[in-house]
Amino acid sequence: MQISQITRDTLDVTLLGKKPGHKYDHGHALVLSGGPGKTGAARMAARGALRIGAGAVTLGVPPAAQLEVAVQVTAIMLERIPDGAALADVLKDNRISALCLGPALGLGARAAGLVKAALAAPSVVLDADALTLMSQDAEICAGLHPRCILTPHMGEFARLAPDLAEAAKAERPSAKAWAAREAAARFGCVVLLKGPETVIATPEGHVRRHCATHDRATPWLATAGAGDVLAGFITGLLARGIDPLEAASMAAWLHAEAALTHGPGLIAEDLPDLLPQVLRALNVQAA
Ligand SMILES: NC(=O)C1=CN([C@@H]2O[C@H](COP(=O)(O)OP(=O)(O)OC[C@H]3O[C@@H](n4cnc5c(N)ncnc54)[C@H](OP(=O)(O)O)[C@@H]3O)[C@@H](O)[C@H]2O)[C@@H](O)CC1
Ligand SMILES: Nc1ncnc2c1ncn2[C@@H]1O[C@H](COP(=O)(O)OP(=O)(O)O)[C@@H](O)[C@H]1O
Repeated sequence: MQISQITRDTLDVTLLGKKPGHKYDHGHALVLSGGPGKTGAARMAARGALRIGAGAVTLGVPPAAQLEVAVQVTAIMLERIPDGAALADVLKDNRISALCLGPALGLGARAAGLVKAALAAPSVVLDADALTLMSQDAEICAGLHPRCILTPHMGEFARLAPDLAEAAKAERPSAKAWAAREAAARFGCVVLLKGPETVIATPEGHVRRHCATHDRATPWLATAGAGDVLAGFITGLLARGIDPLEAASMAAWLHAEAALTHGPGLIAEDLPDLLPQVLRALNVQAA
């Protein structure tokens, strides 16, 4: 199995530069929020999507959480999305170019309806609770497509594919990469399997690896919500029209780079606001 390492040298920095155009030319990302008291994860993901350059980002909230979210966002827009039918309606707006759902979404009927409706979006990041729901419902698995990206941590991966999670733990080189590749083939979409070693695989069998180890070690990324921000970074890049493998790879590198730039003491909500510094250091220019 061939595995490409994701490094500074493999990043196509030109993809991060913006061409002339208006905000919708840079994509509109939609991030779905959970209910009252559970909105922080989606708000962090949405901020990540906006900072990485999506032209517009909207948080889809259940009506009961609208006030809680409204008082905590400014550039991010808000839309009431009570259920799957409402999401299907919102997705008729073909300017919405990517959707993220799962962070603190919940596991009830609303969340299950949203996950099913979400698969109609052009590009979809399924994280956290969306993955747990997927592991319980074959209908969701059947609706996955190549512009979906699953972003499990090992706990979520064990629910999605217990056999592959077991194999990933084997004491052989590239066991985790092999498991991600099998999962991508099984589900017919991109799989980004998280951890200090993050592996990304496509249904066609491409495998990439980012190692946050040695000189890129960032153990302080093991902090609640860091994965929610990563999901937002990927969503923002997808919204901008970048292809799923490239979006996942760039997001993984930028996420670790932001953590390295900050150092110890990092909390998840710092990550989006570290991006301007990281992009400046990469010398990202207007395209
Ligand atoms: N600020 C917010 O609003 C935040 C909200 N959040 C939201 O909280 C919800 C619950 O999400 P969650 O990830 O904490 O819990 P869950 O899905 O039950 O899995 C956890 C279990 O899996 C296992 N496990 C194995 N390997 C693992 C690994 N590498 N990383 C992590 N776990 C690993 C481990 O079992 P163990 O290894 O301990 O036996 C562990 O007990 C979800 O909606 C999420 O979006 C969070 O994003 C945080 C910020
Ligand atoms: N020890 C570590 N070193 C480097 N990166 C880590 C480490 N632990 C976790 N990460 C990264 O931090 C993020 C954690 O995501 P996740 O487990 O989904 O947490 P949460 O659900 O709290 O957001 C992932 O991107 C993962 O790759």
